Amino acid sequence: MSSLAAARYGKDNVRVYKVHRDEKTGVQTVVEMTVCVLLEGEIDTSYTKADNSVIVATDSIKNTIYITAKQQPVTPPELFGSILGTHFIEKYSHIHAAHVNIVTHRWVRMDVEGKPHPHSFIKEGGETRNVQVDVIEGKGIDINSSINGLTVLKSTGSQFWGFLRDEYTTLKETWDRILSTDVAASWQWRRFSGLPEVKANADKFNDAWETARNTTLKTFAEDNSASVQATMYKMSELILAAVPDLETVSYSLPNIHYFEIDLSWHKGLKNTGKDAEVYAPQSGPNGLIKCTVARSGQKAKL
Ligand SMILES: O=c1[nH]c(=O)c2[nH]c(=O)[nH]c2[nH]1
Repeated sequence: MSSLAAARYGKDNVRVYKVHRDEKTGVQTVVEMTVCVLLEGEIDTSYTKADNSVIVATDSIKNTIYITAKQQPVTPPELFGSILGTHFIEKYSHIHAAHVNIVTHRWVRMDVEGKPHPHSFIKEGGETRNVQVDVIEGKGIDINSSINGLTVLKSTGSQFWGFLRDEYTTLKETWDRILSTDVAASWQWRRFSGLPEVKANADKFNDAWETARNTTLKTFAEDNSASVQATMYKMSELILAAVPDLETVSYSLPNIHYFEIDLSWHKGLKNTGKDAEVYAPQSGPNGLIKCTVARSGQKAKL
């Protein structure tokens, strides 16, 4: 005998673009996002008894995403995700949870001859602004906001020494190294009671994103890093201090290595230690350092 232990379903990779046209100024603003909506509820019989009557078709879920994008604001994504998720639990009595994931691509207004252009944009690298919104009937709305794919490098101001040494260790200690990473940072909001509370707090989401992004960049640049671990902890502490509505801040940082190249075999060329200028960037293996920082006295949900 077997039974269904867990089930959720929906539409993934729904790509949506929305333009806002300011008729007075002629300035247009665009948002591009990729949305996933997964539903949970009394849907077991669709798996166990081939009962399709409980299925809101994933095609209808996709249509609902487009209609909601047309009728509602799509920014901040935390608000759009909450509106969308709440729709499903309110519209269908047998659906009790909606999990909405939104990846927002960064179309940044183009500067032409020093002036912001009214309708032209540049996609800023691979960086995205993301949210995971879980709307759970009877409980509230959990929101996790994040930045992904923000690639940074510093050419000095990073050290790594004093680490455990034993018969497995070959790495040399360094007081000056290159530090590079693809930042994945996320921040978990305290639970919202429902859509009205998310709406009442809507202004906070963009501010928190800016705080998290600016703090990450400033700390990365200015900290004389003892390790990835120590620097990411400092970033997390600063963000928690600046945004009281957050419960936790998490980072996942690959340590993208740049190896020195010994060129002494060629006419005694000096290219190591203080003479190092040409390095070999590595695509792997890489370190991967993660942490979740909570306020004192709070235990993070792992
Ligand atoms: O900042 C670092 N943390 C580590 O845990 C580690 N391990 C390693 O080999 N290099 C580094 N750098």
